[in-house]
Amino acid sequence: MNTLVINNASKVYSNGTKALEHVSLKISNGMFGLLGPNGAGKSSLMRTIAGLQTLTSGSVIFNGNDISKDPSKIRQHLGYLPQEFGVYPRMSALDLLNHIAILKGVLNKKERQEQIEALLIKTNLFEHRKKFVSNYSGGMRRRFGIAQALLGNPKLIMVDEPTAGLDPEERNRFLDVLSEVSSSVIVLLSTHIVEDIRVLCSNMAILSNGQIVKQGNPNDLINGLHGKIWKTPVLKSELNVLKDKYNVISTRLLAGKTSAYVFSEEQLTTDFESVPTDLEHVYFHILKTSKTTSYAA
Ligand SMILES: Nc1ncnc2c1ncn2[C@@H]1O[C@H](COP(=O)(O)OP(=O)(O)OP(=O)(O)O)[C@@H](O)[C@H]1O
Repeated sequence: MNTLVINNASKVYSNGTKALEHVSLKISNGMFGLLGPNGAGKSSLMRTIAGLQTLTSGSVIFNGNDISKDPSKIRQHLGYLPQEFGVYPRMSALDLLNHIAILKGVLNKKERQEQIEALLIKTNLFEHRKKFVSNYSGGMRRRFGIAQALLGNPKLIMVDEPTAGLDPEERNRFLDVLSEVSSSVIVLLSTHIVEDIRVLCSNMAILSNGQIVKQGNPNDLINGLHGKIWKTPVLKSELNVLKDKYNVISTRLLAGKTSAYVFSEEQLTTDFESVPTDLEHVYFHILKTSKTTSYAA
C-alpha cells in the first residue's frame, strides 16, 4: 500500500499570493479527487507533490520519505500529466515514449518495448504510434499524456484537469484507463468537473482559496445532504429576491427554463420540490458555506 501524507502545507508565491494554506491530507491507493474552482490551488498542490516547487511551510511525505526536502525520492515513482504540455514535438509517439522511458530509467530495451506497446494498446494509440504527436487531436494528446505518465510503472499518478476539452466518448475512454490502473497505485485527479469525481473517486477533498474545506467519500457527502436540497422554478428577474429569502446554492438551465436549488433543513412550501442530492449540490453548498464563513471571519 502506498501512502501520501500532506502535513500543514502552505505556499505563498513571491508576489504574495497565498495559493495553499495549512493543507493536510492523507491519501492511499485508489482514485482521490481534488475538486475546486479555478484558482483554488489545485495545480499549486500538484506541482509541489511533483517536486517542481517547494512549500513555504509544511511537508509532503510519500511512503515515509519527506519529498518536500528531497524531491528525487518521488520522481522515480511519479507519473504526472500536467494541464498543458506546452510544446508537442515533431516526433512520433513511439519515439517520444521511448525517449521518455529512458529518462524515467527504463533502460532495458526489451522491457521498454513491452511497456510502450502495452501502453499504446491501453490508450488506443497503437495504430497511430508512428504519427507525430504534434499532429494528434486534443483527445489523442490527452491519451498520449496518460501513456507517458504510466511509463516506468509509477506508484503515484497525478492528472491535472484531464478531461477538459474532451468529447464525451474520449472522456469515457480516458476515465476507463485511469480507473483501471488505480487499484494498485495512488491516482490523484485534480478537476473542477464534479462528474469526473463522482464516477471515479472513492475519496475526495474540496479546495477553495487554498484551503481544504471538506473531505470524505463522495457518497457519504451526498448522504449528508439527503432531504435538504429543494428545487423551484424561477424567472431570472426574481432570482435576487429568492436569494435574499433562501439559501440558494446554484441554478440550472434546462430546456431554456431556470431552476434554483436551495439548501434547507426545514420543509419548504409547495413551491419547492425536494430533489435527490447529487455531488454537484454538495460542491456548491460547501463552496457557498466556506465563502460565507471566510467573509464573516
Ligand atoms: N507562479 C505563480 N506566481 C504567482 N501566483 C501564482 C502562481 N501560480 C499560481 N498562482 C496563483 O495561485 C492561486 C492558485 O493557483 P492554481 O493554479 O494553483 O489554482 P488551480 O486550482 O489549479 O486553478 P486552475 O484550475 O485555474 O489552474 C491563484 O490565485 C493563481 O493566480
